[in-house]
Amino acid sequence: MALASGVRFAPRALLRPWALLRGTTLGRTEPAAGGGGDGARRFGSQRVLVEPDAASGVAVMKLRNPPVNALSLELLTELVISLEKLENDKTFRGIILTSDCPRVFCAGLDLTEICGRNPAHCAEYWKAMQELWLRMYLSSLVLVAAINGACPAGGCIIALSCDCRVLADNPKYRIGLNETLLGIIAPFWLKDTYVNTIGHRASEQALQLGSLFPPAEALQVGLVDQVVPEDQVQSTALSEMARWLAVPDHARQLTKNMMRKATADRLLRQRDADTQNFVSFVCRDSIQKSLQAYLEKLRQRKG
Ligand SMILES: CCCCCCCCCCCC/C=C/CC(=O)SCCNC(=O)CCNC(=O)[C@H](O)C(C)(C)COP(=O)(O)OP(=O)(O)OC[C@H]1O[C@@H](n2cnc3c(N)ncnc32)[C@H](O)[C@@H]1OP(=O)(O)O
Repeated sequence: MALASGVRFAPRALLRPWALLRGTTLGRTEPAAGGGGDGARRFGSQRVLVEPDAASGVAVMKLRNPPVNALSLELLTELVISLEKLENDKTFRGIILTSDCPRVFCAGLDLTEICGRNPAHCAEYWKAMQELWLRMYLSSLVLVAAINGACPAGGCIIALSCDCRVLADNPKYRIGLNETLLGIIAPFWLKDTYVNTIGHRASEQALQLGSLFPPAEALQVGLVDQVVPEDQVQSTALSEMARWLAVPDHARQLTKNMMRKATADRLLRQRDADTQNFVSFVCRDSIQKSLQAYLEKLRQRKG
């Protein structure tokens, strides 16, 4: 998205996301329940529901990839497209990101995308993950995460890519990077995002231990900005949004860029190497076995 200064803010898509979406409903608009004018029309896709409010310049973007909003290739792609659509529409200045699935904000990477898949698929998947992170982290819009459910691993990264996080006060809604407990390693740009948010020492501990923080601890360590009763998450996210939108866009955007560009540039400089590392790591027999065992444990835990 172009800034007033001419600086290009978010990187252009290196993916060709449209190809994935043939036959889906992306781009369709429909009236919101009880809505009337343009400002109340929904748009979105199968897995991302967008409720735009033109009057306030704020859109609510809901993840709806049941049961747990795992970041499938399709969900990643649809998120990038919905974000780009809002960024290109000058009506919008902010997005509230939340979940349409009960009790889960986002379960992180869809492990079925990297378990038992060939290297080419894993590479395509990881590039889509990089793309979403880059776009969210550098978005010129204000992004507020209204975290209304569990938020592990990749879910936490989605939330940390936002400017502000409001978490529902429910002990089951834990947030953090638990990769080590799955026998995998957070790549450097996830680690950098963590460090930028909670500092080096806290990240060092939390990353090695694979800590998932319940709400009070997440607030204390600085992973989230507010913890509120579940029925107040949306209204609090809107109040936070108002606070951020009270600042002139150009000053806020340039400041955001100043704070985040070096971290994003680090990935941009070594995107291919990062993809190769990811693919060779997750395709190892030992890692595939760990992932399979973990998925099996998740499936058996049910009921
Ligand atoms: C030395 C060289 C180094 C080089 C380094 C290179 C880099 C290496 C890179 C490694 C990758 C790093 C990045 C990783 C980030 C991730 O995101 S990994 C994913 C981690 N996610 C999790 O651990 C969450 C797992 N899920 C849960 O804990 C729970 O499901 C939940 C708390 C989110 C929700 O609980 P509940 O409501 O009780 O639902 P469940 O019954 O558990 O699940 C329902 C259903 O969903 C399936 N499922 C859950 N999570 C996932 C997932 N992440 N992926 C795919 N599927 C998932 C679960 O199996 C159930 O399925 P069935 O209905 O039984 O079929």
